[in-house]
Amino acid sequence: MTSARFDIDIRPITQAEHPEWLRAVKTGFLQNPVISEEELAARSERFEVCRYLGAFDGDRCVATFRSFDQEVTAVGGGLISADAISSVTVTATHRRRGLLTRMMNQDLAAAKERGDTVATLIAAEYPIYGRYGFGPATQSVEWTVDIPRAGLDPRWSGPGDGGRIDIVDAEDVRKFGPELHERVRRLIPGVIDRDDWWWRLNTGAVRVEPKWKEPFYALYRGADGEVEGLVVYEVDDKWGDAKQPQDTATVRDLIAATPAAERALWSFLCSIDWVTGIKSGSRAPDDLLPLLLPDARAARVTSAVDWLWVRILDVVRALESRTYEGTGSLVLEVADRAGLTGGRFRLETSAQGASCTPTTESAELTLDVADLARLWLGDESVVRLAALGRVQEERAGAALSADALLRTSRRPWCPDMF
Ligand SMILES: CC(=O)SCCNC(=O)CCNC(=O)[C@H](O)C(C)(C)COP(=O)(O)OP(=O)(O)OC[C@H]1O[C@@H](n2cnc3c(N)ncnc32)[C@H](O)[C@@H]1OP(=O)(O)O
Repeated sequence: MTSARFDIDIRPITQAEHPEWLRAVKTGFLQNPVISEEELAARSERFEVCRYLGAFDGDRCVATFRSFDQEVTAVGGGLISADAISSVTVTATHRRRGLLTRMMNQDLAAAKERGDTVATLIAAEYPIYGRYGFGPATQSVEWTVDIPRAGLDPRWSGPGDGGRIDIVDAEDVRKFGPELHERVRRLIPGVIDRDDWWWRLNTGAVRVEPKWKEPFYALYRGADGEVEGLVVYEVDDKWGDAKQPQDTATVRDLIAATPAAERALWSFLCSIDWVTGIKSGSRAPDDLLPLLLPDARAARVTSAVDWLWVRILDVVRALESRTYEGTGSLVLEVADRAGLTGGRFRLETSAQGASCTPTTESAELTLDVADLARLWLGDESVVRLAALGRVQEERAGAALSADALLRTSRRPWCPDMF
């Protein structure tokens, strides 16, 4: 018989409960609930670095929640402390009794107390997290490229800028990837840090999936020999009826510290003999890829979705920790029904930096903390949110002047899943 909802105990799990907790995660995500020894060993390595909550009905874990320390890049390259949330599940037998709300409230309160500036997550479904003050702060776009239609020069034989591309093995990626990523992440708002476990997991040294397919890895080195780009891709092995190769290369990762490296790696992928299609994987909406092709229509958008969701836990720190392309000021009234942050603030921006201070002056814009999260990394337009009735203009023209401060010339991007 099902217990009454107030009987369900939510608490941090012990390591001995980790296998039962993992089984509950798999059940919630409708995956094979049996955990292999290999997966358990791999996930146990992370036990100390994560915070786990479990809801227990008797001995059975019926809801799961995990968070860990993360750094997310703000506009301008600052590394911001985030409470990254993942593995959120409530078993179907116990849904809609408030278990998610209880776990979320507990975790966000702890993150606030620790002093994290934001919380982050990647939402399985759009309608779940807005009620907790999260808003989508980056978008993810995937393209499929029809190479024969792209108008590329079939004689391409490598970057013409003094740089070179080399196919390497997983060990080289573990050697050069982390340092490259450290450079890249300071350049792009929305990028999150990758630890050693991430690199081992994504190069097959640690395995949580039953089947691992070794991909191809290639590094771009600039004229001075420095590693400036990495692409990881897999290729299917398809042939047409008339003995024509019809392979598709699917990108798992493509990061570059310079535009030259980025252009060279896309050109390389689009020129591999036998490859007639490219699946770009998750990219920023303003990725260079389509416009690198003489016929940009050869790149078709096959997915365009919200990606990194942000919950601002400290308005002052969040707004002061990013840079602004414009100089000006703005008085914002931020509503936060959970009472974690919010209030009225005066934001002043200039090339020297930004200040955000509580004020009693009249507000120029009123908005919810979830909508401030949409604006934080510069991806959303205040004018658009005002047209939707989500942002209220208390002074005519304030939305337009806010856009001049908050928006950015390139769009944020979070390449990773967590
Ligand atoms: C970061 C990540 O890990 S994303 C992965 C999220 N997990 C999944 O999608 C796995 C499958 N789904 C589930 O496990 C559960 O349905 C959850 C975790 C999404 C929700 O858990 P529940 O315990 O049922 O949520 P809870 O009862 O606390 O609901 C809180 C509110 O959210 C609403 N809600 C919950 N899930 C959804 C949903 N999928 N879509 C729309 N609204 C939802 C509830 O109706 C409720 O609304 P109210 O406050 O207006 O009454």
